[in-house]
Amino acid sequence: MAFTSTQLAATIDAVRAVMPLRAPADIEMSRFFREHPKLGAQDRAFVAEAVFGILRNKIQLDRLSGAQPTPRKLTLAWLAAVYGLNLRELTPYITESEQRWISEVKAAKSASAEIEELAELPSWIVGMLREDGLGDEQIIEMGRAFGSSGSLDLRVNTIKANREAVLERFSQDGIAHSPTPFSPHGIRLAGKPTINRHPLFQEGVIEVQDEGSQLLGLLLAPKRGEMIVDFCAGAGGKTLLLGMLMQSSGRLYAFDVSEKRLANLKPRLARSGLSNVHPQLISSENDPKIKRLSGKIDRVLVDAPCSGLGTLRRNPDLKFRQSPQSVAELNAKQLSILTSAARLPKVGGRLVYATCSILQVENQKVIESFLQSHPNFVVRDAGEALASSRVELNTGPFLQLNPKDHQCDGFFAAVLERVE
Ligand SMILES: C[S@@+](CC[C@H](N)C(=O)[O-])C[C@H]1O[C@@H](n2cnc3c(N)ncnc32)[C@H](O)[C@@H]1O
Repeated sequence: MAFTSTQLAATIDAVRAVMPLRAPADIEMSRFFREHPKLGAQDRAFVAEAVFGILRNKIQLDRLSGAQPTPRKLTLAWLAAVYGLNLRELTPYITESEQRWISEVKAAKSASAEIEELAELPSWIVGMLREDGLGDEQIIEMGRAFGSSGSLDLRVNTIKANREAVLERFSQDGIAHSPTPFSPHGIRLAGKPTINRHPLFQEGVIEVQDEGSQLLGLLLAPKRGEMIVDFCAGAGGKTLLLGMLMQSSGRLYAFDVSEKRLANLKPRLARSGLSNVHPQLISSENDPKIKRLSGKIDRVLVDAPCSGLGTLRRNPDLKFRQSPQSVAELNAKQLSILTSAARLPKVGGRLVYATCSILQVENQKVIESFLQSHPNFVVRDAGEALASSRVELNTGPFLQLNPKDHQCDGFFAAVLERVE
């Protein structure tokens, strides 16, 4: 647990840069590291762990830091109350008054019984989860599961290799791993090696993809030769899986309104070896290009823009950057995108609506509103849909994943079928 004055100073600077939360924490951290090129690999790892640790425990650390939680106070409180340094280890780096304060922090560490602090979730999220029917114990357990850093999951690109061969190679390379419990294409790494330097990554044999995200692709279950639309493709995490499941045949449109995200898909696509993917920039969910495909598509995935609260393990800043207002705005967008995408499937075609949110208002409630105005769609059982993709996981009519029960990010998905 030894740490250095360089690490302490760099962490305080990084907290100062990130904490206004004007931009996503991972983007602010990348910028910080670019601006501090002299920090070595160990220092960077320490600073990243500290900043994300502070974000994960910020409600408790704000209380412990008092009325003015400065970057220095937040960092010292994290080191003492969460990272577990004792006063003797901290003494060389802090003033006498800080030594007295650290003793108070240690004593006050477990003084709160507020659910917001126990779950490390702001009160508006606690309120929404209560409205969704969760009891306080469940909210605390869920909040704690979101407080871990999460594993690094990979997907094997079966166009290029099979999972057994990759598992074997990782054993030879001394990379600790296990097959993911549900996805037949996934590998979970025990640590966080810089996998993007591994030859298998550079050759497109593996991609980084959370197991939950893999399951959403398996729920859509695209077949060889079909016409598929990934309506909100972004940088293509799910597009690449869908293209692989189609064995690079048929036609897979990757729509998105963000030119930048679609540009980020290009190098991944090149690595993947897929030749069936057609990225298409759209101006909005009502772009005229979409109309031309009306009623012609076998399967459509709507991986809707959402609060992202299911990814709090990796993006703990989201609980402070989202708000009831932003969720309400997203909500209107989600229904509008789903309504537009619903023009695409053929009769008998499948439409999967998915989010990485844990809030019913972004999930079940969107489906309820959609079905009220679309009697030509019915909900199909997600467990049965997964079983046909040879995945044994039944979470009820909808797929609902969370880190506590499934050790992956939080996801929701509904399988809809156009029946007339
Ligand atoms: C959850 S992310 C998609 C992640 C992506 N499917 C993946 O697996 O990596 C949602 C995406 O929706 C896109 N988006 C936002 N508004 C949209 C709209 N009106 N039509 C289509 N895509 C939209 C965003 O640019 C963003 O890339």
